[in-house]
Amino acid sequence: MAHKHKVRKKNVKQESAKRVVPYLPSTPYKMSTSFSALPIVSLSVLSSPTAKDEALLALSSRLDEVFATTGFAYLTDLPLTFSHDDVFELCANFFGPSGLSESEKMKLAKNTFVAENKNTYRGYFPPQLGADNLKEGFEIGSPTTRAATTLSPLTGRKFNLTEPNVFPVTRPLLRSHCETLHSELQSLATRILTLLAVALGKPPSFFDNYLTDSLSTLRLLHYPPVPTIRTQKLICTPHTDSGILTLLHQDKTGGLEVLNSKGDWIAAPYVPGSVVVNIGDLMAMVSGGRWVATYHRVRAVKHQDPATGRYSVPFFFEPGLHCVVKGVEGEEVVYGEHVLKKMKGWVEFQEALKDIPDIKTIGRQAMEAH
Ligand SMILES: O=C(O)CCC(=O)C(=O)O
Ligand SMILES: [Fe+2]
Repeated sequence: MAHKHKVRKKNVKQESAKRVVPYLPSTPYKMSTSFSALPIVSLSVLSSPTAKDEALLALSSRLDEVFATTGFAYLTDLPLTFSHDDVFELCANFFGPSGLSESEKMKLAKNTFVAENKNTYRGYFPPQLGADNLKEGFEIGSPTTRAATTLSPLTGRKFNLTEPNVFPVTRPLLRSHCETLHSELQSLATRILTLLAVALGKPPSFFDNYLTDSLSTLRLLHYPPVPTIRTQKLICTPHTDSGILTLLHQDKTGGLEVLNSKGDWIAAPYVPGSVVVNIGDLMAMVSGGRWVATYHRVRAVKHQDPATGRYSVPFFFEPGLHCVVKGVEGEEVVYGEHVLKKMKGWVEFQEALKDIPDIKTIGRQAMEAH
């Protein structure tokens, strides 16, 4: 038994090394430290109209410290108008027992699943049944991002990363609530970015170019209960997030786990009133490896509610398609190029992207054309 456990951990480490390298030009990554629980960071100062510079500087240092060690933290005292229950009502409205029917969901499916649908990047993806995955999702982008006026050579013939959102016509409130939540999370991520800029010794506005036509994605996720005939242990495979940072609402089910430097998976259960924040690959690069994009996964838990399963709502903070993201060590990544490369590894897009041979060249053309 002990031997089996060891083998599993070894595999995880090999997989980490294999998966990180292809995405970015240089990989000064370190693993997170040997933490045994995620730190908790209060954001109360962000809601205080009388907050002093010292308090903001203290928060900046605290975020710097947690992103340099665990790469993950719980944020509490959030400047959001949405309660935890409000957020999960959106999931229940879409996926729950009185949510959308299968045919209503398929009307919103990306055209990799339903050829006659026009949406290529935003919208619904049906349950992914890979060995280590069992999830369906609904994704929206910013309601204010301008659609590209011409088809970008970067997104090519198959994907339009700036396309408008799709929503079920039968649930008008779902649209307005999702869009409001998207914009509140975008504002929160923007404030965190100003604090991170200061932590790097830069002016607070240093990352402002990320905000132009930002491609940030709000994803409502549903993990249906694992059917008893399946013996799978994971419902979301180990991965790092690709973008700048992620703000994750998770329900009370549990199952999220984060990898530490010893190769142990540390449980990150729901902490009341919190969202989980973590650093993505791009931010690890931007910081020259000072901050860590930590591997995480979701384990199937036995006590999932049989009617609903597990819900989570990650918000991926992302720059614009043509944004040139610069690292402190001089590396440059065109965001659209980076995201297409990452999409090649996402289970829902693998088939559609397999014949785009050289994303790097296409990405350079896009940068020059811009
Ligand atoms: O569902 C979760 O708790 C995590 C989801 C996640 O890591 C992701 O979608 O990138
Ligand atoms: Fe993730």
